[in-house]
Amino acid sequence: MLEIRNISKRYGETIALADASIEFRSGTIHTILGENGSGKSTMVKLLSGIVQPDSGAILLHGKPFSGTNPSAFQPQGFATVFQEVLIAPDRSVTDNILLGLDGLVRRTVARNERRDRAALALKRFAVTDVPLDVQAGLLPLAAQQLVVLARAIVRNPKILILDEVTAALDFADRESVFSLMRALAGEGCLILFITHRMDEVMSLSDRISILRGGRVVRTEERGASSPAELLKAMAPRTAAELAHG
Ligand SMILES: Nc1ncnc2c1ncn2[C@@H]1O[C@H](COP(=O)(O)OP(=O)(O)OP(=O)(O)O)[C@@H](O)[C@H]1O
Repeated sequence: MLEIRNISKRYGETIALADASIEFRSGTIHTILGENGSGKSTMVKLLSGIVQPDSGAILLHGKPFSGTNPSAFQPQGFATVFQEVLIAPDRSVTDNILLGLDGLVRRTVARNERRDRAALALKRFAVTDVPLDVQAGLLPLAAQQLVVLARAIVRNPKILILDEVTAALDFADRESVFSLMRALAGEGCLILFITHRMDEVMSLSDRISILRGGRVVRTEERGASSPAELLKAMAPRTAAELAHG
């Protein structure tokens, strides 16, 4: 359903993505695995309309898609949760969850209905109780991350991009987010999951792409390689050091 084809992106002298190609399938959890600086966040930003490629194409349902800003991607069913927790600190939790959906100033949906929609989105995965009427900036970071996740879920995304989102969460919420990911994939959603953690990769992924130095070194089904083989493909030097004690 979604494909990046021969995408390259430079920042000055730095090559962030080099001729990267991946086919993503609906109804799968597709993990992007790579060391720091391998290009994962650049790929996320590319698929959110925040950065533009220097060359190559994004294809959606087989057709070139040339959105040049986030507002072009959202109507196509893309929702991204970024590594940095992006919250409007002086707005309520409800406002934050519905941010951009119904307009903060000219609210078109009745207050109760807005609260219900926000509560429903949170209820799909949050184990921790998040109060809807408090200013989001007053919440602990983990709860803010749940709010940002709910903002993506409330949009019923067809393509959900999760960039290292579980690191700040406690165990119960993290497990619950994983269950939701599986459920959404079961409903046909494509989930792009960016993580460093091999245990999460092995337990959640349907397919795995490995980025190294901006290049896609391989894309494969989970189970095709052992964790040690994946580590070797992702970070050959680290893998060699581990092997030699
Ligand atoms: N705005 C920018 N200006 C200059 N260089 C950048 C910029 N953004 C990313 N880079 C560089 O591009 C390369 C790829 O970065 P990117 O953030 O995509 O990697 P990453 O795999 O997401 O890393 P991390 O896990 O640390 O977020 C790195 O060398 C990084 O320093």
